This record gives sequence, C-alpha cells and structure tokens, in this order.
Amino acid sequence: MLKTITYSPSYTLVPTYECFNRCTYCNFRVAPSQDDWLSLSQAQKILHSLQPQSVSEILILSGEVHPQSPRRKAWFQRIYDLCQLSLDMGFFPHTNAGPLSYNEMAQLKQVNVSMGLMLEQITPKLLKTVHHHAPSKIPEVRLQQLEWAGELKIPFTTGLLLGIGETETDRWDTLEVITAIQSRWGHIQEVILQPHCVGSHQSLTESQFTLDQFPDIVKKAREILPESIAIQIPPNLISSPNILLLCLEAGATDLGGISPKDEVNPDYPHLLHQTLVNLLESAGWKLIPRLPVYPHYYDWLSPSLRKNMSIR
Ligand SMILES: O=c1nc2n(C[C@H](O)[C@H](O)[C@H](O)CO)c3cc(O)ccc3cc-2c(=O)[nH]1
Ligand SMILES: C[C@H]1O[C@@H](n2cnc3c(N)ncnc32)[C@H](O)[C@@H]1O
Ligand code: MET
Ligand code: SF4
Repeated sequence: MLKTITYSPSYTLVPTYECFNRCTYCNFRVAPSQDDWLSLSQAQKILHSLQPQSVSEILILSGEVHPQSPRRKAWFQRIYDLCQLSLDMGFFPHTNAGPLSYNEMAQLKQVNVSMGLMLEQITPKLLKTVHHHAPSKIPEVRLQQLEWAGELKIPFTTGLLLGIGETETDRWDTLEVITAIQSRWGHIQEVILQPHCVGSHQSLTESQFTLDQFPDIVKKAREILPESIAIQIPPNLISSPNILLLCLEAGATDLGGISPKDEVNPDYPHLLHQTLVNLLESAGWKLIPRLPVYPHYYDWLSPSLRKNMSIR
C-alpha cells in the first residue's frame, strides 16, 4: 500500500504587491502606491483560462495597505470582489492578506473556504531585526488574528518562517502557542513549516536555515502539535529530494498549494508535476489532490461556499 501525501492544485492571484511593511526577507513587496492593483477584468481573464478540473484553489495573496490609510477600504473591497469572482467561477478562494480588522475578517469569511496568516515566530525580539519596519508582524497582532479566526469559525492556515534569526527554543515556543490556540477553538487546519529562502529582491542576504535540520524540526513539530493539525512543507523550497522524503517520514502530510508561480519565492520554481509524482512514488508515497479546506471543516461552510463541491 502506498502512503499518501496531499497538495492543493492552485493558482495565485495578487491583488497588489504594494505593502506598507518592510520585512527584510521579502521578495514580493513594492512601495506603497507604486503598483497597479489587479483589476476584476484582468482576474476574470486569468480565471477563464484555468481549467476548473485541474485547479481548485485560488490563493489570494496580498501586500498590505495601512489600516489607517484612506485607500484601505478600496483595497479591502478589491480583495472581497476577487474572492467573490473566484467563487462564482467555480473555484475555492483562500485569502492571506495580512492582519485584518474583526469586521474585515468576518466579511471575508463569507467568500473564503479557508483563510491564513503565518505567525512567523512568536518571539518579540525579531521586531528589532527583520521586522523592525513591519508593524503587521507584531506577535500580539498576529495572535489576535488567530483568536478572531477561531471565534468566527474560519478554517485557518498558519505557520512558522524558519531561519529569520530565531533560536531553536523560539521555534518550539511558537508551536506551543499554536497548540494552545487550537485547544480553545479547533480551527487550525494546518501549520506550514516554511524555510526562509533567499531570493533576488530581498535586503536580508542570508538565511539562518540549513536544510539538514528540517526533518528533525518536522519531527518535533509533530510531537508538539495535536493530530488534528496537518503539517505542510513547500517542496520547491526543499532542494534536496532526500531531505524532502525524510520530512515526510518525520510527519509532514501535505505539500501545500502548488501554483504555476510561487509568488512569494519566484526564484524557486516547482518541479514538473510528473517529476514530483515519480520522486514520491519511488519512496512509496502517492500524491493526492485536496481542497484548500480540509474535510473535517466542510460542515463549517455556508451553502454558498459548498456549492462548488458538487460540480467536482
Ligand atoms: O505558493 C505558496 N503558497 C502559500 N500559501 C498557500 C497554502 O499553501 C495554501 O493556500 C493552503 O494550504 C490552503 O490550501 C500560504 C497560505 C497561507 O495561508 C499562509 C502562507 C502561505 C505561504 C505560501 C507561499 O509562500 N507560497
Ligand atoms: C506569505 C508568507 O511567505 C513567507 N515568506 C516571505 N518571504 C519569504 C522568503 N524569502 N522565503 C520564504 N518564505 C517567505 C512569510 O512567512 C509570509 O507570511
Ligand atoms: C508575501 S507576504 C503576503 C501576505 C502578508 N503580507 C503577510 O506577510 O502576512
Ligand atoms: S512579507 Fe508580507 S508583510 Fe512583509 S513586506 Fe512582504 S508583503 Fe509585506
């Protein structure tokens, strides 16, 4: 019997690359007002060209307009409309647009089957380094987001960014915090273990992450996190096939959204689908597609969010 590993066939829409934060590891952002936002007609053209049979998730991944900016409302509305459009065209939206107000989050719940926000790391000391100019990365702000998502019953994805200056203990602390939140709300569907990979556009020029530590981190995460939470690892950021397979043996169960372009790490393309399938099969793993919401949350979804399931 083949062991199974899941992934979500996806396409990433970027409402805007502009962001008022300046995380030093980011290869995505452009300066505020320096980007044309994705229009609905552009998005419609893209979505129309996709095969709903082979792509189920639309990942709406965005740079952030400041909560106090007069442009915030239009920014939020564009994200909402992109989700609605994706849903209407038969896809399953998952939004990660940074921290939201309670009201914004409640609204987006109506047009997303799941949502996400990386905790990154819980230690406040990173506010002096990589997050010095990134108020959205204040640990309390992100924790509050996880709490609100729980209260609102939104199936949620969070995770750790590894190799940005945290210690080993910091990592275990972050995993413990996620475990505590899960025991209150039960809405965390998966935790992404994301290695910080240096790209061509960031200001931080080295990663403190070496891939050979990865299997042990996965193993420890599996010990700390409850069984109800899946562990996701990004295959394009793990350049060694051997380490990828060791991470699966250590307890990773999912490869995340696989899009034609990884917008966060454009310097790290995915393997050809068949190459990945063959690599996994050679070690006894069968790659299975999933939706961006895990089955144990299907009954949390409103009928309008569930309607696309019947056409699949
Ligand atoms: O292709 C990517 N997908 C990313 N995704 C997509 C993710 O793999 C899927 O949307 C979920 O697994 C739902 O299927 C994220 C989603 C989040 O909620 C939070 C962070 C990320 C980060 C990435 C990423 O760096 N690259
Ligand atoms: C969307 C998520 O992408 C992650 N992210 C941002 N920049 C990088 C990078 N250079 N390498 C890996 N992950 C990154 C952060 O964890 C963010 O929350
Ligand atoms: C490239 S990051 C995109 C999502 C959001 N700006 C965050 O950092 O959480
Ligand atoms: S990682 Fe997200 S919050 Fe940080 S600068 Fe990039 S887009 Fe903005």
